[in-house]
Amino acid sequence: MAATATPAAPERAGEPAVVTTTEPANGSGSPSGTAGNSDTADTADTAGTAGTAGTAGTAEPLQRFAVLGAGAWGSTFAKVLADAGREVKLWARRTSQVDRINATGRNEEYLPGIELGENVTATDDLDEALTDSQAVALAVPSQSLRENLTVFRQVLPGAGPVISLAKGVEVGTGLRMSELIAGVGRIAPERIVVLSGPNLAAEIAAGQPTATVLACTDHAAAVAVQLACAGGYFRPYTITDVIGTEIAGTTKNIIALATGIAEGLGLGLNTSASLIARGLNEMTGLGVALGASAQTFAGLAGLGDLVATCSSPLSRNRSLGVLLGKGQSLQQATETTGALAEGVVSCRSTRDLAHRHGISMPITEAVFAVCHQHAAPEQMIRSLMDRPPTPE
Ligand SMILES: NC(=O)C1=CN([C@@H]2O[C@H](COP(=O)(O)OP(=O)(O)OC[C@H]3O[C@@H](n4cnc5c(N)ncnc54)[C@H](O)[C@@H]3O)[C@@H](O)[C@H]2O)C=CC1
Ligand SMILES: O=C(CO)COP(=O)(O)O
Repeated sequence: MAATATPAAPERAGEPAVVTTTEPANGSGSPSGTAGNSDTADTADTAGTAGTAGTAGTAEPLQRFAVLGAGAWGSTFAKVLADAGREVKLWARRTSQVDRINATGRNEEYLPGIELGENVTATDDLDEALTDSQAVALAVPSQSLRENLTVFRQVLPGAGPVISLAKGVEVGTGLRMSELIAGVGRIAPERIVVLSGPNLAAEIAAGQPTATVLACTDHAAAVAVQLACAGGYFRPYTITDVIGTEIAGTTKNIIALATGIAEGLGLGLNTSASLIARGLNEMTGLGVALGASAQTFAGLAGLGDLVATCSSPLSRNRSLGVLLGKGQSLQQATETTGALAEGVVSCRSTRDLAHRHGISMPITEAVFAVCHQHAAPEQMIRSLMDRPPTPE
């Protein structure tokens, strides 16, 4: 299905409407929103080798994309781009997986039964994936992004958007993905576009409509990606709050673990809704302390993704939480699902960030205790209900 790119209005009232792609790229996009803590990211110079967003004067949408990482989300985003009429090289580590994708047009391991589209070609050769690409999407898990970037950075193009798809904060450093991409990947912050929202891969791959946000300090770079990936079932909005978008995408996974645990304990929707609402409160508190806008948390990247992830049986975080709530150990539950649940590591890195910034995150603390301190799931509920009364 070739969908026509239809630029969406900005997510927030008050942001400029998107009417053109000919607007010049803001080569001086402030790095302050994305590169804080870059002293711990890597000592590499982020600006010197980076080039600009490469969107200046681009009348046509970006056409040639590389997607690095062929799991559920990378493959789905490749399909979204292909359905929007783009050409996509999908990079995977395993030659056997590449061969299967190219032979069948499907990635059965991660997206059973889904046709990726004629415009998607898989490769295990990074150079081949990136040759002539005008934009790159990074779709490897958050905790392996650093290791991958040390290789990717040798071949990443010197211009054009770099789209960050992973949801997480690095354990140990507390760095957001855009900070890693800037510091380790040596990409200028104004080229980094963070995509996040209520985006369960299996639903999107099946063509079910969803909205998302593209966050970038350089509005023109976000618009360029928006024009390239918008289609009949995928509606991206642009915003400039990179910090809020990334913190929301990371922390909603922790709250999804909590709602899953509650469900596993046999608790109902009052408990779940309470965790979602109070979860949103603590997500917002951390984001604002780090420099984000509270509004972002009320939008697609915050409330939108939180509701989707906490409610859907497709969510790997929620599903793992259900098994924990039923009494499985973290190891048993991880083996049972066999899937990536970023919240398990993110509750550690988020908790560290919260401690560092003096922010109270009781649900995150309680989930951390269940995942990493052998606390019983009932203890999660008790620790939250026994807290001293406070104003909302
Ligand atoms: N699946 C979903 O619905 C969505 C996922 N995300 C985020 O996208 C990121 C990727 O998730 P998925 O694609 O769903 O995970 P996945 O588990 O389906 O796929 C991960 C991919 O990365 C590869 N990989 C794993 N370790 C690697 C390493 N050390 N080096 C290179 N490649 C490695 C795997 O082989 C696989 O191809 C995560 O941060 C996730 O939170 C975001 C939105 C939706
Ligand atoms: O990020 C997601 C939906 O937006 C995917 O959530 P899970 O990782 O819990 O499956």
